[in-house]
Amino acid sequence: MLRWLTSGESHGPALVGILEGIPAGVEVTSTDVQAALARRRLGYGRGARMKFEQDEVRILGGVRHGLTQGGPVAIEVGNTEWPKWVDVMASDPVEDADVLNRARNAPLTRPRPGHADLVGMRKYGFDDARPVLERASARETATRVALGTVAAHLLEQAAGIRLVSHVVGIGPVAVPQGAQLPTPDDAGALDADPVRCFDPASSAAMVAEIDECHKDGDTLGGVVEVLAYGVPSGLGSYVHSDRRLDARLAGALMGIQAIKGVEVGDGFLTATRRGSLAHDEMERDASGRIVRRTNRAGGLEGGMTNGEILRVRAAMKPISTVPRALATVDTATGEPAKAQHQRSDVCAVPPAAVVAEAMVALVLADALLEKTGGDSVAEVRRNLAAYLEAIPDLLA
Ligand SMILES: Cc1cc2nc3c(=O)[nH]c(=O)nc-3n(C[C@H](O)[C@H](O)[C@H](O)COP(=O)(O)O)c2cc1C
Ligand SMILES: C=C(O[C@@H]1CC(C(=O)O)=C[C@@H](OP(=O)(O)O)[C@H]1O)C(=O)O
Repeated sequence: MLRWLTSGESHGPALVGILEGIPAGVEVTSTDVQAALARRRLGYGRGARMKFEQDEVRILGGVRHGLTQGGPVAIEVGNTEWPKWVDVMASDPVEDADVLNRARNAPLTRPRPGHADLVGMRKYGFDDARPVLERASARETATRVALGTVAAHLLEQAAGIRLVSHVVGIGPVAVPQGAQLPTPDDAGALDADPVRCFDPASSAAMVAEIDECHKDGDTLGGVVEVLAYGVPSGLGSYVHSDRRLDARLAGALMGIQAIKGVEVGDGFLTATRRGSLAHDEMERDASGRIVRRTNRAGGLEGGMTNGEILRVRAAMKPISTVPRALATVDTATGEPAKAQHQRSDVCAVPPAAVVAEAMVALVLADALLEKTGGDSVAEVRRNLAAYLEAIPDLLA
């Protein structure tokens, strides 16, 4: 079983992630993690913060000489902006009245519609939205990407599974149905695209839409897709609801800030089709393997991978810190007010794709280990090979 936890605030000194249950022998370095975090910072439409803030990666435990050791992997993602926030985010009490009275320490009492501010204040008993937004912030997704890097390395090294993510919609602009899917070998091209989109015409239209929205003081959401290639048949299970891989993937994707919908394969489109045009017919290929004529199911049937490309999508709502500030109520005075806004991303759909890829990597790595067991990469590999070899020819 693979477990993970993250800790840390948006403007704190660092975030920390712990991944427990990773076998020994996964090759991974802090440079690999840093590279994944750099991909999460990309994307046209992100705010000023992405330009001046840097992620500082330190692997604190579980990896020795570039190999996991079988113990929990702990990764720290330091925040180079911390010196500006030392007082506001100090973990120990701040006694100095002058420090407490600084503008940055002023309570935030104009909650943003769409963010966690108001309900977080009610629920945790704060009269200031600061502690709420600090933990609700998607800055935390940096740790998920760090841990997802280790999971992705396990998947590739133990099972030959490789992932790629891309943007298929921003606001009203959508990649046409049936457009060519990227493969993991296209990751470099996707990194180079301003919005992580594989379709050049859609990419240009998305950039134009972001520009338009920025001019209007508004924000945008969109849709991301994660693809996993080389996934063996039989990860997940139909035997109980919480073992279904589709449910676990949906939960992990919905756990990303601002994700409001998940589709498996053709998802909602499938619901509009007749059964004869909704499912993936089977046939034997020249080598005798059972293959599908289509992959509308996105590689999942009965809560299990079926050997086709795994394909899941997540829909992100528009950023809630809208520059042309939305109506709210000042919780200090009870008066109508404009929601707090200092700066914000206009659109964070491209980084959300990278985060979604990390979440899928974590869920798939968990499902792989559940199927194979194994305390080392070599053992996972052996066990997977033995399982696949034992599948009778007529079922393969
Ligand atoms: C990569 C990423 C970047 C985000 N950037 C911002 C941002 O700059 N401003 C903002 O208000 N929300 C941003 N969000 C969304 C908020 O974190 C999210 O809306 C908030 O935590 C409330 O959670 P909910 O939308 O799931 O209800 C971002 C989300 C992601 C995934
Ligand atoms: C810092 C990151 O994203 C942040 C996520 C976020 C939010 O409310 O979710 C709000 C913004 O932070 P701030 O309000 O300080 O400008 C984003 O920059 C990051 O992704 O590393």
